[in-house]
Parts: sequence; structure tokens; C-alpha cells
Amino acid sequence: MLSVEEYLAEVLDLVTPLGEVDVVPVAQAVGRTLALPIVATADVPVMANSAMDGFAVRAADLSMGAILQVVADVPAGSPLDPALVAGQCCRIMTGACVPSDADTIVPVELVDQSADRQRITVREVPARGAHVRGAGEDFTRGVEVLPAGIALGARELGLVSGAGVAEVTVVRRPRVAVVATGDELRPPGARLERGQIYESNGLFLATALAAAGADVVAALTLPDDDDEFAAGLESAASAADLVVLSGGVSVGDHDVVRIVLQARATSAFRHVLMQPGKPQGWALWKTAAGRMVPLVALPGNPLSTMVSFELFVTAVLDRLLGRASQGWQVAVAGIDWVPPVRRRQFVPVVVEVDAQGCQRVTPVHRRGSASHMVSAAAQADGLAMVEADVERVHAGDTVSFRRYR
Ligand SMILES: Nc1nc2c(c(=O)[nH]1)N[C@H]1C(S)=C(S)[C@@H](COP(=O)(O)OP(=O)(O)OC[C@H]3O[C@@H](n4cnc5c(N)ncnc54)[C@H](O)[C@@H]3O)O[C@H]1N2
Ligand code: MOO
Repeated sequence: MLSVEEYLAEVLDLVTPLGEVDVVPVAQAVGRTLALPIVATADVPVMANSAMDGFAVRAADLSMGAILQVVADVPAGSPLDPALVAGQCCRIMTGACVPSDADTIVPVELVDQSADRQRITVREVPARGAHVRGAGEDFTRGVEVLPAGIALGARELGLVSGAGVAEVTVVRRPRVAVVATGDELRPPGARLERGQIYESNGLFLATALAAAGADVVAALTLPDDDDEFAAGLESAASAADLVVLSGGVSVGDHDVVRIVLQARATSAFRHVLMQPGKPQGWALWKTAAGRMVPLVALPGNPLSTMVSFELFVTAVLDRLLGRASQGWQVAVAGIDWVPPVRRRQFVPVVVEVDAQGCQRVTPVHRRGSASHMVSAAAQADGLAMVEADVERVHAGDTVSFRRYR
């Protein structure tokens, strides 16, 4: 039996970072991983500008009751830079360039305006420099605003476009094929005969892989026949950087993935000290074209597939993409529960934050981490991890927690 860490190290050894890149417009870069850092093409703010709608003034002119003459109007986007001499100011809107002769903004609420809007009387005196957003205050041209290895979400893309960058260099998406195996599998909607079940791992894996940044190039369901399975696997692998399989990894007579890969590939089938997800396998499949394609074979029970995906497949994708892997946080148990014996437990939990700000996690299902359940993972916020030597989790005990991405 291997520890989770030992098995993870074996699986990670199967792949090296992809190293190939795409250059894509920023609007099409969501979910992609930066291959090169983002360097600002401009200062942000690009120029000193007003944080308020009001009047740009010279601080030297300010006193309670001072009357200033309004000599210009500067809305946002205006190129105007009106000259201001003593006793003069200009009307300015939020985001507009502060005139070179002004150093302070008086918000419109702090003045009285004459009926003809040509003069203002100052009712409250702001500090020198008030409401002026300085050029380069956020960052300056030439600085790195995001490092390589970052996955681009909405917030990152806001920053990238704000920094004036139109195209980003991202890691090519890993091409991943999904193979579900089992004679019993039927598509949802089909009429089930005795012994048959609805296929769910294939769609789960394809969807989770795409959400994690993969290009899913094939999603097949293959039977437990050795030759048919091998032929399907060859077609899946021929277009892929990685194949993720579900089912058939255990010790049964029809566990086609183990049987075929042990006979026809470089492979290892392991028992890992985790529950769910004890039987695991990996292989290197030599395609007809002579390319070695890494395969990660997950146990077929739906919760085993989901947990194994979280622990191993996401880590492999992170490595291919050159991206940091997600860590574990500290949480406390919301209730008592009994974890399985001698294996580290990964149990789907809901999380709530208590009055003290602690994350309290509670298994979503009375069956805890029983591996046949399809509902538990979907109803959970993430996984709690309980070490193998824990005989009973007590409410208030510290446990590790990882939120689904
Ligand atoms: N004698 C032993 N038997 C088993 C052991 C063991 O150590 N000794 N380990 C058990 C554990 S733990 C697990 S987990 C499973 C893993 O088995 P396989 O990976 O070989 O998976 P299958 O037998 O193909 O399927 C298990 C279960 O999951 C259902 N399944 C499979 N694929 C799908 C799919 N795509 N969608 C939905 N459900 C699927 C399948 O019908 C089975 O019910 O082995 C234990 N046995
Ligand atoms: O490891 Mo299996 O996933 O316990 O049922």
C-alpha cells in the first residue's frame, strides 16, 4: 500500500510541463494559464485624475468662503489642460485629467455654485492633494503585474486589460481524452436492463477537466472486452497528451483497464491508503505512431473517481500547465463522525463559517465517504481530509479542508 503522497509522486512523474504556448486575445483568455508574465504597458492610473465630481483648484486659493471663478469644464476623456491662475478653478468629473496647474479637488457637495455656474463659494476646505489619484499610483509601466503560472479568471483579466495588454501568451491547453469503462454502463435516459446503470463518471471527468483548463479531445465509453477496449484506448490516446480512465482498475476478473494495461503497456496498479479511491493505476501507452501517452486510471465508483480526480488528475494538469496546485486549509468538524479504518479519509462536506469566523465542515451524507454515492460530491462545498489514525472525529476537532475549485 502506498501513501497518497507516494502515489501522487508516481503519477506526477508521468508528465513534464507542456512548454508549448498560444498567443490569444485577452477576451479569449479566460481559464488559460499564463506562460509569460504580464508586464504593464502603461502607468495605472495613466495620468493624475480626479476621484470626485467637483472642481480642480490650486490649494493655495482655498479658504472657507473663498470665491473662485470657473474657467473650464473637464469631463472624463477630455484632452483639455486649462491654465489656472490665482482665484480660478475648473469644473472636473470623476476620472478626468487633473489640470497641470491644479493640485486638489473640491467635491461638488462642498461648494455653492452661482446661478450662472461661473463661480463657486468654498464651504469646506479639503486637504491639499485631496481626491487626486496620482499617475502610476497602482503600478507603473514596465512592472510585472502577474507572474507566469497564474490561471486567468475574471479578476486577472480585468487587471490584464487595465494594464493595456491586448494579447497574452498562455500555455497550450493539455489535450485530454476521457475513457469510462464497463459493460454495465448506459447513457442517461436509456431504459435500464437488469445489471445496467447510468454512466456518470465520463461526463463528470470531461466537464471537470474542461473546467480545470483541459481541451477534452475525446470522451468514450468502452466495454470490458480486452481488444475493443485496447482499440478504443488507442484512438483516444492518439490525439491526447493524457488519458483519464475510470473503472476496471481493481482485482476483478473483468477489470479490463488493469488487465489490458498490465499486459500491453508500462503500468503500475497500486493500493493507496485513502478512502475512497484505494485502487489506482497509471500507465504509459505506446500509440501506433510510437508516442508514449500517460494514462491515469481511476477507480470506477463515482465518489472514488471524483476524489481521485481532485487529488491526482488536477495535480497532473497543474504540472502540465506549470501552475501551482491547490493546498489544504484548516477547518473544524461540525459534528462527530467515524472515519474508515487505516485509510486517510476524503469526505465531501458542506462548510459554514461560525460566529468566531471558523470554517465548520460537516459531511453532506450520512454514508460519509462511501464510494458508490453520486450525490455527495455534488451537494458538497469541498472535501475534508481525516488522517488514517483518527478513530473518531469529534465536533470541534481540527480537520483539513479543500474547497472545490
Ligand atoms: N476483491 C476486491 N474487490 C474490490 C476491491 C479490492 O480491494 N478487492 N476494491 C474495491 C474498491 S475500494 C473500489 S473503489 C472498486 C474499484 O473498482 P474498479 O475501478 O475496478 O471499478 P469497477 O469495478 O469498474 O466499478 C466500480 C463501481 O463503479 C461503477 N461504475 C464504474 N464506472 C462507472 C461510470 N462510468 N459511471 C457510473 N458508475 C460507474 C460500477 O458499476 C461499480 O458499481 O473496487 C472494489 N472492489
Ligand atoms: O477505495 Mo474504494 O473507492 O473505497 O470504494
